[in-house]
Amino acid sequence: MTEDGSTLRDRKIDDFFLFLDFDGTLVDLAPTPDGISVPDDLTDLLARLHRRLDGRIALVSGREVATLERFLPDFAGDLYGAHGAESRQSGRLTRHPLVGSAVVADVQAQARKAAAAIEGLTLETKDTGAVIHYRGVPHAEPEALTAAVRIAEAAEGMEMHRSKMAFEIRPADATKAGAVRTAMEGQPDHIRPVVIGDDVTDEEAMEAALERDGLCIRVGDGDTCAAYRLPDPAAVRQLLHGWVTEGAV
Ligand SMILES: O=P(O)(O)OC[C@H]1O[C@H](O[C@H]2O[C@H](CO)[C@@H](O)[C@H](O)[C@H]2O)[C@H](O)[C@@H](O)[C@@H]1O
Repeated sequence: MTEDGSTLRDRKIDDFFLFLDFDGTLVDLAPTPDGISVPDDLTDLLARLHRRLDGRIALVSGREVATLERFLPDFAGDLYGAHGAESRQSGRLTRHPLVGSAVVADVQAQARKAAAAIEGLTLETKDTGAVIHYRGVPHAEPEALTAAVRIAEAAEGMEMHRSKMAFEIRPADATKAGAVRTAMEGQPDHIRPVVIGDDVTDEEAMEAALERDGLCIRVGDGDTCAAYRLPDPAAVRQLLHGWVTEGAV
């Protein structure tokens, strides 16, 4: 139930600015970063929401903007990638100053070495850093953590962050909270940020949304500042479908 006693499904979405996480929120988690499958009807659902909300819909993800564009090439809203270290606003790409730096190159080289040293770890590089995934070898979590902390400590301006069965080394000042605040700048007071996400990095976005009377929904388990919870991405898509169908004119 929502604060006014209605269900989430019954909310009127006219004053929403929707901020949607990608992995674990719109699409199911998979064994590897490239192993996800994007539901056939997701593109259409997001396009309908984009029209319905006059463009007030953004993806706020740990994925790079280019990766989001690969998975959802027709998405017309703004994209905040690499946990806020990149953005595509009104088609204009902005990237963190550390992109292309020796610091990032060194992080990638060190992470590559660390991942190669432990069988079953998966390395994902981004132009903003690197991710060491241990989903395939959960017992290797402590060694992967030690390596990720060591790499981050040696990299000026970078930090280690935990995500689901992965450790990411990325720019310290990039956050999803920053992405939400940037997107909400200049929006009229009655526009309400709505954040839906499944991971710790989404909690930062939710806290930023709550500064503006936001509505937050946590997907799956885990501690949260969100007032509402949905079990999985299928339930998120069902909610979004209900919202856009109810609002259709
Ligand atoms: O902010 P998100 O859109 O949720 O992205 C967070 C990270 O998602 C990806 O990793 C996660 O999903 C993988 C595919 O399902 C899974 O194999 C992995 O265990 C998860 O951590 C992505 O690979 C990362 O780059 C994102 O930061």
